[in-house]
Amino acid sequence: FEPISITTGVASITAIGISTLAANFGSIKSKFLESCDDNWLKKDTQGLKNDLSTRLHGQHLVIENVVKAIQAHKRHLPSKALVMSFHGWTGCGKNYVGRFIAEHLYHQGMKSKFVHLFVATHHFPHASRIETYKDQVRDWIKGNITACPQSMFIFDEVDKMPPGLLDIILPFIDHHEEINGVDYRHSIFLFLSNTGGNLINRKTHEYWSQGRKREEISYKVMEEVVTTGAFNEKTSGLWHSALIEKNLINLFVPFLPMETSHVKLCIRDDLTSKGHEISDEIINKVLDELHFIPEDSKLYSKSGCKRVSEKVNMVMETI
Ligand SMILES: Nc1ncnc2c1ncn2[C@@H]1O[C@H](COP(=O)(O)OP(=O)(O)OP(=O)(O)O)[C@@H](O)[C@H]1O
Repeated sequence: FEPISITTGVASITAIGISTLAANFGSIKSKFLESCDDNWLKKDTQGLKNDLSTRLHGQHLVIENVVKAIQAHKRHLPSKALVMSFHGWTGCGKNYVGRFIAEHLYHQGMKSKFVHLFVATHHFPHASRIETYKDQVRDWIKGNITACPQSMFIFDEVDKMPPGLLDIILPFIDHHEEINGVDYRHSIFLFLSNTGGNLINRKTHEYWSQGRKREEISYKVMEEVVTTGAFNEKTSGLWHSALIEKNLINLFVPFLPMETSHVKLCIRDDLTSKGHEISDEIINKVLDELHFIPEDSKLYSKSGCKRVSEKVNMVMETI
């Protein structure tokens, strides 16, 4: 008996030892190597709200709606993937907001291996290769969501994508519990484009001309403006897209053009982040470097806040 029991004892102690070791190794590995678990994923929607409220200027519709959509998606068992389409002129904050979302949902932010950025002119430059791109995008999405259901995909410059390419993601964002054993409902898709930007600007300017505050512009009014543009502008990337027809985009997010007062705030932020002093003289010098339109009122910055950082550097060089 004895030798057997000793052997069994040793074997079970060894087995326990190995499984404990494996568990410890697993948890140590998960602490140091990014994994799809609570060590690396977060749901900091309050932090997102705070950051957007203090650091995103002039975009009341974005702050209200984006945070709500993410909260709802994260709080309940979602019925489908969250799909948000960001629209607006250059430099109004579309990528900036994408970055904040990443920072508050992933400890590694944009560097997370669960956050995937596709830039149309870089990843999909040739319209003639659309069939290859479709296969690649399908495989990327499938592979990445299989590895981590909470993956986020950002498609930038959607208006420069070959028309029809985005429709490939249709089955992944529809109301399916799973497809071939993979649950796509926890993922997030962001589409970024300038589509509808001119229409958004025109509507914003209309309010200004009537002496109304831009904060009075309701989401309902702008949603209609944006969906009309997205569906009808031939170069929208979403032109007559099944994603719109089938109502698979949860939220259209309008980014309004940036006024001088908003650009001033961007200049202040940039000076602060670089440790420079802030003075009206410096702010005005930077403003002088930027272009404002339309010709008569000079209300809106032509490049939003996009060139602020570069212009601050130039002005600080000359001081
Ligand atoms: N609304 C804003 N509030 C504060 N800063 C902003 C805002 N919009 C833009 N910025 C600043 O300008 C930079 C460039 O903006 P961003 O890349 O988000 O523009 P975009 O809307 O994505 O433009 P594009 O259509 O050209 O890609 C940001 O990194 C940020 O520093």
